[in-house]
Amino acid sequence: MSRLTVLSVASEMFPLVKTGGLADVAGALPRALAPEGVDMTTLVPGYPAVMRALEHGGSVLAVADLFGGPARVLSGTADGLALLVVDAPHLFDRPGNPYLGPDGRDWPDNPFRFAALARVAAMIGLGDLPGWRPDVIHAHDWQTGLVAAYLAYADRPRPGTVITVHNLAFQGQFGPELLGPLGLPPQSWSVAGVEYYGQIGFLKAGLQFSDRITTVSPSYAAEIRTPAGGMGLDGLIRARGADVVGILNGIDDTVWDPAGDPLIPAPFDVKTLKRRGHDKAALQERFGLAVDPEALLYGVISRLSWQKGLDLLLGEIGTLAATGAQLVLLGSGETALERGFLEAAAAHPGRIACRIGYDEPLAHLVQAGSDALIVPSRFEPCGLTQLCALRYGAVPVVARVGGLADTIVDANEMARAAGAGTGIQFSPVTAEMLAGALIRTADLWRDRDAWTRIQRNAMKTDVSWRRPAARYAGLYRDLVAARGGG
Ligand SMILES: Nc1ncnc2c1ncn2[C@@H]1O[C@H](COP(=O)(O)OP(=O)(O)O[C@H]2O[C@H](CO)[C@@H](O)[C@H](O)[C@H]2O)[C@@H](O)[C@H]1O
Repeated sequence: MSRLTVLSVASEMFPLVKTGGLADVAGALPRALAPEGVDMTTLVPGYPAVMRALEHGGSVLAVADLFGGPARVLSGTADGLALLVVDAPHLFDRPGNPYLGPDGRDWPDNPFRFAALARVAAMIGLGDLPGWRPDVIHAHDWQTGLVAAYLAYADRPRPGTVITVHNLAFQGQFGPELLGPLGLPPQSWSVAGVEYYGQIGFLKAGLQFSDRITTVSPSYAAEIRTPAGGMGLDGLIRARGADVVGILNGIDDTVWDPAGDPLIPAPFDVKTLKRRGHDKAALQERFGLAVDPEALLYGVISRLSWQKGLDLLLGEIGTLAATGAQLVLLGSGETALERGFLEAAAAHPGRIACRIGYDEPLAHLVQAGSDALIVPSRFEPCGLTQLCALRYGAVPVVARVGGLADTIVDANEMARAAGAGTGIQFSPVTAEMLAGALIRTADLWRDRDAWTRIQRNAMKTDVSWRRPAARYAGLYRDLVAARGGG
């Protein structure tokens, strides 16, 4: 089988720039796909961090005016990843978060910044890069939604297009007056084009024009077809029928490898689970908790937002404490939640502690040292922290939604009788059901043999990219064949 070339287009990519799970996926896909016969190059904006990391970056295309200034496309590598970089200093040479200015608000020119990324992707797809044209362009989230629209209106042969929805909550909507300035033709102003409730919808455009739509779990793919989960886009998603599929995420099992993790004091595997106790003690010490091997220690690693349901956990801190458990939280986000968890920590010294911030190395210690990881999300397209938790034997306690429903097997009596069960699920996502799950988890913790069996099952779950990568490769090949190229 001949190799396929795919251009992935992403607004963030681990380890270069990361604000969330999208970066992890964009960073892991190229390596995961190589054994599947797919050569993936990733197009990213030339943020300062990307420009610093880029090696052998030579200019392969010049654009005289890319939304207000000159730009170049650089080809090179970073951390072994093949990159194309949009070097457009007037749009991307800004420090800090890729989306937000120093005042914490979206950069006002974000529509142009991400239209520029999409525009360059479309140019590459149309063959403007001498000697290289991808078979497929794979876009991610609203920031790259216009790729397929630019290609559709170009009226020239184009590659197949795929868009992956990592989070339907972020849709990228902007005023209709930007239609011309964004280089979209007048006829695109229609429901069959980029128009979405009187605005230009970047994600809407991606869903409308891409040949295939994927999202990051089968359950989320089903949820977004419904009015309850579709966030206004369910009608369009239903209309796309079988073009919409769910493919679960994996995690990079070389980065998240408890047996060889340099970021934890006592690496362990399923046969040396006892060593985990050292990691637990180190975590308790690091967070200033009582170093107590008998206390059930919960971890949370999360953005603090409505999606993640952590307000529910905050409301049930009393229940958690009453079971004798401890909690460490690593996260940042909404001020009210940050304040709430800091207050909870102050009210329960030695039992509850939090670190407000983003700390990748500390996330490894939380996974290795916690007995259980709580993920009470209201919706969760896939979720990556529970996959890491499975691998590290931190029993996931999760809401039964989206990818959390698909990746965790609830350790109810039937499952345990069958030797299955990798975590605890609760549904519906309410404070009351979360409280019930905390009590059920504490009961299980008292039965240490049962607990260890769940941990072992969890650690044996395949959370690697191998299966998902084969699915993506199959999708690309089917698409190329359907378009008459295979
Ligand atoms: N304070 C902190 N310190 C250190 N690390 C932290 C951290 N807060 C979060 N992280 C890390 O950031 C990543 C978050 O990924 P998730 O998939 O859990 O959620 P996110 O909502 O960002 O992603 C969206 O996209 C992904 C990818 O498709 C979907 O899995 C998900 O459901 C969807 O909401 C994880 O790797 C986690 O460890």
